[in-house]
Amino acid sequence: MATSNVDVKDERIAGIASSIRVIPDFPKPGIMFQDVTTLLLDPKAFKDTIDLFVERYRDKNINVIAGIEARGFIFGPPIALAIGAKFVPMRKPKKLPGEVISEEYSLEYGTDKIEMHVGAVQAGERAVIVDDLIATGGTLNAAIRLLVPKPNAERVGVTVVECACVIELAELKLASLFCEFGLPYTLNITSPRLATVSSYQISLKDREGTLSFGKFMM
Ligand SMILES: O=P(O)(O)OC[C@H]1O[C@H](OP(=O)(O)OP(=O)(O)O)[C@H](O)[C@@H]1O
Ligand SMILES: Nc1ncnc2[nH]cnc12
Repeated sequence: MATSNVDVKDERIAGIASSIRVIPDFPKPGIMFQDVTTLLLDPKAFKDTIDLFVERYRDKNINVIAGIEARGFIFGPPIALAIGAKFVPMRKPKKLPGEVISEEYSLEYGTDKIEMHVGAVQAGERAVIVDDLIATGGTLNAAIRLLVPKPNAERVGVTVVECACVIELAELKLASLFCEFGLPYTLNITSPRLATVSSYQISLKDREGTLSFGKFMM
């Protein structure tokens, strides 16, 4: 069951959606590439995008904005600054100089890995993960696994309050969210739409329990 506590008729959404360019067959045939560089060329659309997330996350006691390389580095930092949270980069392999933890994942067009510095987050902190786009959900899944360790792991865990993305690809159905987390959990998504500002709520009821992943349409 999807939950909504935001105004789905927000007039800013249409402007944001129309500012995103779609390029067919990039980076390979069959991919409809959602190009946010055109959103960045439109200061109102860019500001509206940041504002929507800031309005959602301010006053929610969020300590950590975790941004996923590369495009989560565009949207994450302004949100972090506006709500007074730290920004934690989740980077592609071999980019971070300190000790890292890693998680692998599959992409719509390949496989990859993301890494986070050990010590970047502290036990009990509350995090929002930011990226430009959710397609299969594999990247966000890996990001969640970086922040929420498996039972008995030696590293600290934080609460992932939500994952926030500017764009959702409707047709991919977020299949990968059903696997790999090491916990039984359910995924609740309704009416996904292309190029909407969306965020996803995750609640880990307990370590042996249910991870629910419900979408908030803005
Ligand atoms: O939901 P998923 O199927 O995991 O796909 C979504 C991810 O794919 C894109 O990044 P990409 O890996 O292309 O990296 P880039 O931003 O460095 O180009 C996008 O920015 C997301 O991070
Ligand atoms: N269709 C798409 N457009 C832009 N980024 C993506 N990442 C995965 N799929 C994508």
